[in-house]
Amino acid sequence: MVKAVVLGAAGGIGQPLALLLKNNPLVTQLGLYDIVNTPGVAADLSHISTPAKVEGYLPADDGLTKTLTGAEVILIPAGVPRKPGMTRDDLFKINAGIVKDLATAIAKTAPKAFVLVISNPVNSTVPIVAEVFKKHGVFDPKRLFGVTTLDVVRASTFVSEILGDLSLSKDVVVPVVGGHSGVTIVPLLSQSTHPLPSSLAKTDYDALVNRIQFGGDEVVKAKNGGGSATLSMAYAGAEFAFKVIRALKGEKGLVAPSYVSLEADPSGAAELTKELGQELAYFSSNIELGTDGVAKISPLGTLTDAEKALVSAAVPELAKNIQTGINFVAEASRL
Ligand SMILES: NC(=O)C1=CN([C@@H]2O[C@H](COP(=O)(O)OP(=O)(O)OC[C@H]3O[C@@H](n4cnc5c(N)ncnc54)[C@H](O)[C@@H]3O)[C@@H](O)[C@H]2O)C=CC1
Ligand SMILES: O=C([O-])CC(=O)C(=O)O
Repeated sequence: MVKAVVLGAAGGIGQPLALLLKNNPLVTQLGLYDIVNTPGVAADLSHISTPAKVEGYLPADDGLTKTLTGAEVILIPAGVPRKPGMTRDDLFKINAGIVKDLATAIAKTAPKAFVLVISNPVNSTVPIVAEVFKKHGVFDPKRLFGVTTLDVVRASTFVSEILGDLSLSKDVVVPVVGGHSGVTIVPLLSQSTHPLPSSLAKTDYDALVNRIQFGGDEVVKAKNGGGSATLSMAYAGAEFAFKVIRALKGEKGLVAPSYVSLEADPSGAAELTKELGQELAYFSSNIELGTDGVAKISPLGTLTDAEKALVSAAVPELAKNIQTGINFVAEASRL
């Protein structure tokens, strides 16, 4: 029995994500919440012949509390997406407040749930959720995840394209570490399960790294004002959520990169800090999942000089993004 919840369920990501969750027999209850349209989305999904019982709520009549009651896994894609010319940080002004309010409701109603944050900028929204939970005395660093899976999915796809066989993409695994925006996205291509051709020119390697780092911009540009990645994000969010659900049901050895608080595994964090050359409160690295959430944070391992340079560029930007999230909650508390 698993109750999964989507906050922002009527949106571009929320709807296909809810569909994929409804399609998974491990999910037995599906709670959908949005400020618009959730009853319709829920009624539609509820006709699908899979086990999950679907309920959709709006803010009226304490709908958020009803949605969150009994939730074990909560996915948050609520908030505004980018338009061409915007960075993910440009979304902060609106999304920070949305995420803070949703986190406050989770802290009160479902403090033990696994919380998977999709709303951008993830590098800052995850610290916002953590700070809110700390204020309510319910922060468990093992249960909070920033969803960076889309970067991993893109890396698998683009590497398979270079290898000339898209059918490989389901098996290609490339750790993508750091955070989720621009230079903070660091693909460790030297650790790909399927090595790149040794003949790959440096310019082609650089172009591949750039495409993984700025894959989101490619979609924003193609949608031309219609938003950002939704379908690929729903796929990626569901992939990660299913791993979390399988882990909480007791399956061992499940590993995926995710942007987490380094408090979740102090000994793993110590090794990572040595590799990074600086302390960071949050970082995305390969995470081993367990019944309680983060079981282990893996170190980066052996890096090429090019990868070391990418990590060095990511660290100061991440430090800034993390502080922005922490400051937001501190300032909001002073008001
Ligand atoms: N982590 C990642 O890899 C990715 C993150 N994103 C981010 O996901 C977020 C959502 O993107 P889309 O689904 O395309 O946007 P969208 O605008 O299509 O959907 C967002 C939904 O959130 C709802 N919403 C707004 N305020 C809310 C509140 N207070 N409570 C509940 N729901 C609320 C809206 O009504 C809307 O239905 C954006 O911030 C986007 O940047 C997008 C792609 C990838
Ligand atoms: O680019 C965006 O704004 C949405 C996103 O995070 C992605 O597609 O990776």
